[in-house]
Amino acid sequence: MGSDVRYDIGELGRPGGIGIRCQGVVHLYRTFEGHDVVALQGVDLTIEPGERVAFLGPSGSGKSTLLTLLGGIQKPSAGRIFLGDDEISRLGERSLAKIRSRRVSTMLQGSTRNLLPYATARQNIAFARLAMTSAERRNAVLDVDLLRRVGLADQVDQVVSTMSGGQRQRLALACAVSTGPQLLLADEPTSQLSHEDRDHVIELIHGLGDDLDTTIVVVTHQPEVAATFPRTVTMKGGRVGAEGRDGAEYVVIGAEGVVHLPTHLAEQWPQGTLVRIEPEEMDRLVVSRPGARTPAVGGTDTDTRGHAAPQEDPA
Ligand SMILES: Nc1ncnc2c1ncn2[C@@H]1O[C@H](COP(=O)(O)OP(=O)(O)OP(=O)(O)O)[C@@H](O)[C@H]1O
Repeated sequence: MGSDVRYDIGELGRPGGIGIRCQGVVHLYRTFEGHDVVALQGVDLTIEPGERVAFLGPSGSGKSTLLTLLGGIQKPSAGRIFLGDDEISRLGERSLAKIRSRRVSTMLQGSTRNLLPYATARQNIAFARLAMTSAERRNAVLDVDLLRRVGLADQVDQVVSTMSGGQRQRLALACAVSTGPQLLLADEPTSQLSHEDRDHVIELIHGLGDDLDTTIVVVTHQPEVAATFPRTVTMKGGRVGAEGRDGAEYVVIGAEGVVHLPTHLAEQWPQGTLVRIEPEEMDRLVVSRPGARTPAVGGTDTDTRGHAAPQEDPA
């Protein structure tokens, strides 16, 4: 599908993206056995209006949990979350429902969780737009035009349960943007799709984001998907561990100075390793194991970014 077709959601126009600010966000789940699972343990993160970010990280690192908190689906156990000027972590259910139905769209993992399986494509869009006023609905882009935009012109009256995985995911995306959200959140929108469908869905997400200026956050395990985003945020152990911006990778210093080593170094420097951290210059630190040779001042970047300094026998 060519991205030269601009999409305008009628009078809702181009709503523009909304910024996100997380301060010390903590989230606990209480299990059936009565234990607490700490899913997030102090997330500090700012996303600018209109930014596109991919959340990465190992299974269980808290990506999906963070997405549901940003979408107002769950409230954090502690900490603050702002969408624009609204502190959604403080809002009551009624206000959150309003935000969910109008300003933020969340595509949950698995397209069927976002769709009514026994309804048609057109009916699903109508359902997604239920919270809009009748005037807004009248002025919004026609459902058939929206479905054409996502390549489903021939599936307008087709029932979801008879659609392919790629078609369902494109319909879920159409439903998600049908209200002109300022923030689009998508949890693994391309998992279980063929490469062709994956590329199509990602192209559409970026294309619709261009059309609406929407802020976009996507959780993904797929490097090919992450590579299409100008910014990546890697979750580790319930915190933001690293960030990638325009191809450069950065470790993020967390609360109380916590630093996660990049994965390839974490294997060489396992948990419990004793290290010495010495400031070398204003913007450089040397991380070394006891007995490691202290690199000369002005050592390579490699030394200062946490790579193991050469091991030498102190004798
Ligand atoms: N409903 C729940 N009840 C109890 N624990 C939960 C619940 N949902 C998530 N968790 C736990 O919270 C932690 C974070 O889970 P989360 O699903 O946010 O991680 P994730 O990075 O999205 O993982 P994945 O990539 O596997 O989807 C994990 O330890 C998980 O087991």
